[in-house]
Amino acid sequence: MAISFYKYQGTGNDFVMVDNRKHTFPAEDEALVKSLCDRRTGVGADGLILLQDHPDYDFEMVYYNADGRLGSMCGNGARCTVRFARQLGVIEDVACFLAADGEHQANVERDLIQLKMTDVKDVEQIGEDYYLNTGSPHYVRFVDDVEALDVYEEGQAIRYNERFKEGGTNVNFVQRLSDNEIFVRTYERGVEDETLSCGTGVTACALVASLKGMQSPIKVKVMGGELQVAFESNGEGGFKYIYLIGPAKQVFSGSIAAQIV
Ligand SMILES: N[C@@H](CCC[C@H](N)C(=O)O)C(=O)O
Repeated sequence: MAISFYKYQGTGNDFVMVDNRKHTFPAEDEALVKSLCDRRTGVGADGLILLQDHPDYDFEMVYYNADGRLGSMCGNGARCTVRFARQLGVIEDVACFLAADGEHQANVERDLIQLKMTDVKDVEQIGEDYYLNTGSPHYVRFVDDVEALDVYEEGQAIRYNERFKEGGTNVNFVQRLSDNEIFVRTYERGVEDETLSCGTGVTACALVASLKGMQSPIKVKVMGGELQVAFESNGEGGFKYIYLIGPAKQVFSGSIAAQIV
């Protein structure tokens, strides 16, 4: 069987995208998803996303991590799925869709996709670090020099900490660059390595930056480009009206045999 796919990327976070409106993709095949995401023997990606029909929404986004497992919310992947839906003619410039963490709205504005994230109820402080869920779980640590950091080593140490044994966490390292800009590097659960950008991670870091005195909107530099996060406090320690804004592009399309090594 040949699988038709599209490759998308949002600030360097890359995804195999499949139009699964006819439900032909064998999504239960974890090994297949993993092999398609493999950078040596497959297409190569940080995750795989299925775009599916849904009776109550413009579409449903189903996200798998590169390890083949069904994932939680993916902010960059969602922006790429909105662009994909636009290119398939499923939507025009506005979308209301379903993801793992619930309903999302999005707007397409030329090369930028503005995505509404789910509200964040609370932020837990752990020593000098923070832990919150922006659709996916994120640990956030502020550092003085994020470029000098070994994100793989330090990220893994936190990722596999006893505290996160149940389900694990993504790990973000943040440097404040100015009054309205931060630089974020992320170790991603399910990829088990640093990725060039993580949308839910960037969102988590911007919210934590506001607890440290920065104001919305916050510009976020990542290894793969630049994003922006806008939000409001809900007055009870959480956040509402959270928007993740940035580019999402199709890179190429193709087809690949399902039986790959
Ligand atoms: N890259 C994603 C986050 C993906 C989720 C993560 N790998 C997890 O398992 O939580 C993003 O852009 O948000």
